[in-house]
Amino acid sequence: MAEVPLTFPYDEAQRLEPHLPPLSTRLTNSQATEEPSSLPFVTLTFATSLDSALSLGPGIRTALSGPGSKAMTHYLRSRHDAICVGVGTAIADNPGLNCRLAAADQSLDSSPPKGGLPFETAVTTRQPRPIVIDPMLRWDFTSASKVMQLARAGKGLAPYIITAVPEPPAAKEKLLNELGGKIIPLSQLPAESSTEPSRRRFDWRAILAAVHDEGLHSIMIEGGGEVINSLLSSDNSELLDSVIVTLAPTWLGQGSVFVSPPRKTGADGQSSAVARLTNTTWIPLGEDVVLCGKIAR
Ligand SMILES: NC(=O)C1=CN([C@@H]2O[C@H](COP(=O)(O)OP(=O)(O)OC[C@H]3O[C@@H](n4cnc5c(N)ncnc54)[C@H](OP(=O)(O)O)[C@@H]3O)[C@@H](O)[C@H]2O)C=CC1
Ligand SMILES: Nc1nc(O)c(N)c(N[C@@H]2O[C@H](COP(=O)(O)O)[C@@H](O)[C@H]2O)n1
Repeated sequence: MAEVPLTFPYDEAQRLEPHLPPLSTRLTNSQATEEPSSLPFVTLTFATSLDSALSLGPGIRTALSGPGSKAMTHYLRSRHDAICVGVGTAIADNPGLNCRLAAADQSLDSSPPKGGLPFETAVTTRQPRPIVIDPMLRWDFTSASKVMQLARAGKGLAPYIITAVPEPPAAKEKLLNELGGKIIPLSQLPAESSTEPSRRRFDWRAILAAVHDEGLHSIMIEGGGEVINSLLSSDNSELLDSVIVTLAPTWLGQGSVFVSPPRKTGADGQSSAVARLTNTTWIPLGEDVVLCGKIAR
């Protein structure tokens, strides 16, 4: 069934603005200047239940956002150069990772029209670049995957896949390249003695630097559980410029995928809160509420 076109009111978009990358950073690749050492503006954004769950289980796509907050997420997609998920999410959700806000003729930078409110926020035709973190190339995408279909139809962009596999299968690479996507090789962190080699991780700074090197100056990171928990950890939370969470009035229950970053323990062995948001804005949208803030430093 065709999806109802998503619209997001101008007034709500204005409330989000202090939590978003500056409009001037939204450049096309050809406009971007090379600053290899810089990182993109990073927004961590996801939807949770009242028990801090992202989905009913690791492989289960679960709708939490209502129509208003879903439109908000698509507005965020229109305001970032890139959109990132871990391979767990790519496999579980077969996501589109495009912006499906109803397009309008005006650009975001323009003033609201006089009269005729409610004005629905206009979007440009720019789409975010999907980035999938897939160190072992586990995502078995095909030309029928949703993100590929959207790219072929001109309704989204083909993904860039960040991987540690030195020689990706030629057929996978060809399919990606034909649609404008690519594979980006990246070195993993050295293995810790307790870590099995196949679970070696990328440093998030290296991931973000690789994204920036592609001319992508802002990125929204949507999930899933492992990605969110590692970014909220005390090792990585300084990389976050903005956090935007949709809270849905439901409990998913035990066995879900939860947002619960690793506990911070000081040198004295005392535990303290991992992270806290400051400069918060709470925006009710339908039955949900959207919480925006910055990680308190
Ligand atoms: N409610 C919401 O807003 C959202 C919900 N979700 C839900 O989340 C669930 C998926 O979460 P989860 O299973 O935790 O999977 P993730 O999407 O977080 O992907 C985890 C995998 O990504 C790779 N990865 C992540 N970070 C790194 C890193 N730093 N270095 C190297 N590899 C990395 C690893 O792959 P490997 O194992 O190959 O090493 C890891 O196992 C799904 O059910 C989905 O529906 C997802 C997004 C948003
Ligand atoms: N904002 C938000 N609310 C939910 O309820 C969700 N389940 C998600 N999931 C994220 O959105 C992706 C799906 O995107 P498409 O609609 O297919 O484009 C999914 O993969 C998660 O990243 N987000």
